[in-house]
Amino acid sequence: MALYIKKGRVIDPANDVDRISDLKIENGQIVGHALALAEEATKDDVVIDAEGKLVIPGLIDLHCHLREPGGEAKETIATGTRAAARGGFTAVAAMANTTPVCDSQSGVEFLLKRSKETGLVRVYPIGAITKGLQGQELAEMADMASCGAIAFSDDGKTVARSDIMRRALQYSQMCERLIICHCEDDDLVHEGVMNEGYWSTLLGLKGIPTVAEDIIVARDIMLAEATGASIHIAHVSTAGAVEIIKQARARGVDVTGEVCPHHLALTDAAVEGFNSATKVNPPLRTEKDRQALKKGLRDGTLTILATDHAPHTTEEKAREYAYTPFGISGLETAWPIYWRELIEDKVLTVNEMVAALTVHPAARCNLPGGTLAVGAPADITIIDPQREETVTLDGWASQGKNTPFLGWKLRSWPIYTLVGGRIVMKNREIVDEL
Ligand SMILES: NC(=O)N[C@@H](CC(=O)O)C(=O)O
Ligand SMILES: [Zn+2]
Repeated sequence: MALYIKKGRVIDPANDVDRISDLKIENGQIVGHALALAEEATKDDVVIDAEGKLVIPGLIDLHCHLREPGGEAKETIATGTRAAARGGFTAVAAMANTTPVCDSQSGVEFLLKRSKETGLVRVYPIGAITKGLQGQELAEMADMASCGAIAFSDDGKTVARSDIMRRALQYSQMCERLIICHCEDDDLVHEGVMNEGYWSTLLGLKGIPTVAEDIIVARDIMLAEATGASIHIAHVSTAGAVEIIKQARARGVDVTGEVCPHHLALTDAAVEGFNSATKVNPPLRTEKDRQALKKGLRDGTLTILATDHAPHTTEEKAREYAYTPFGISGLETAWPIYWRELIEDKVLTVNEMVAALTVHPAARCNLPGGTLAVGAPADITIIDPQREETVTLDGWASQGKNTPFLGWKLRSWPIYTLVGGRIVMKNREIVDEL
């Protein structure tokens, strides 16, 4: 049996393809592209009509929190990967801040095994940089790399000690893996819960200054430069960080940066009303920062889009603003939010936006996928750019209902997700034959 995707606008930035074409999929692989190829389909084959739709490589998220093991009340690999499928993602990289922390070979092996058993999309483990995310002793980086960790990060926490970070960068080169930096100076964050500025003053909430991020971005870049290592800055949120990354890239430092949907769509003004779904790390910043992120994407300083999907329980998110945990459940609304902020606002072309969600993240971590080339695994997303939907929790797959976008009317939604040729989401609903 073959599967055909008929008459879609096929966009494959990795191969400079943007044309109306049919795709043929067999045995989990893309086996052909051509106009009218679907005419050869027999009645045993499946044909998806994609006229007026975008047919793109499956989205790849380099930053998400699946919470398993230890945080199953917030999310599991099963529910998190279903949220991914609903959002058009065919692969997600899972951060190490679970309980226990993913800081050893057994942690990586657990994640891979569990994902195989219960995951609906591909899951790539990210190993911790330091044991227990404690920032004192390096984790077993080489062991983790050898059994499948694609990168290293203490995300959720900054590696505070510069000597440890320097050593980690040296080891990362031997392991040929990227270090992903969560950049916040803990002493400057202190007990802050939102961006420091006009709104934190008005609302009487403790602020987190932008320099808390800038200072560690600068430090990590200097350490990467000194060691010759490659780094990736997670959830860039400040104008200062964009500028520092831009200068470093101009000098030839191997640094990339990612942007999250909420930092593009919202500012700290959204905290008015104390909606706990607006509490996130790093915090929502000012309009100036938001515009700087867009400019950084436009001029190529920032090349990757990631969700930082950080689900929490409804009970935790019902706490008072100061006490509720940081995090936004982002997988299911990422694409239409990016579309609104980057396409409708004319920041990127559709091809550029697709690249930032496919070929760029894949290339950065040497992952398979991110392309629609013949012979590639059939990880494919189909987008209906005309579809309008209001964000509700109907059909929401993530256990984390903590979204600040409830009630937003958004255009352009994923309508099919295929992983290895298998349809896992169809017409906005999960197809689950596990
Ligand atoms: N982004 C967040 O607000 N929270 C993340 C941690 C992180 O990515 O820093 C989490 O694990 O909850
Ligand atoms: Zn983080």
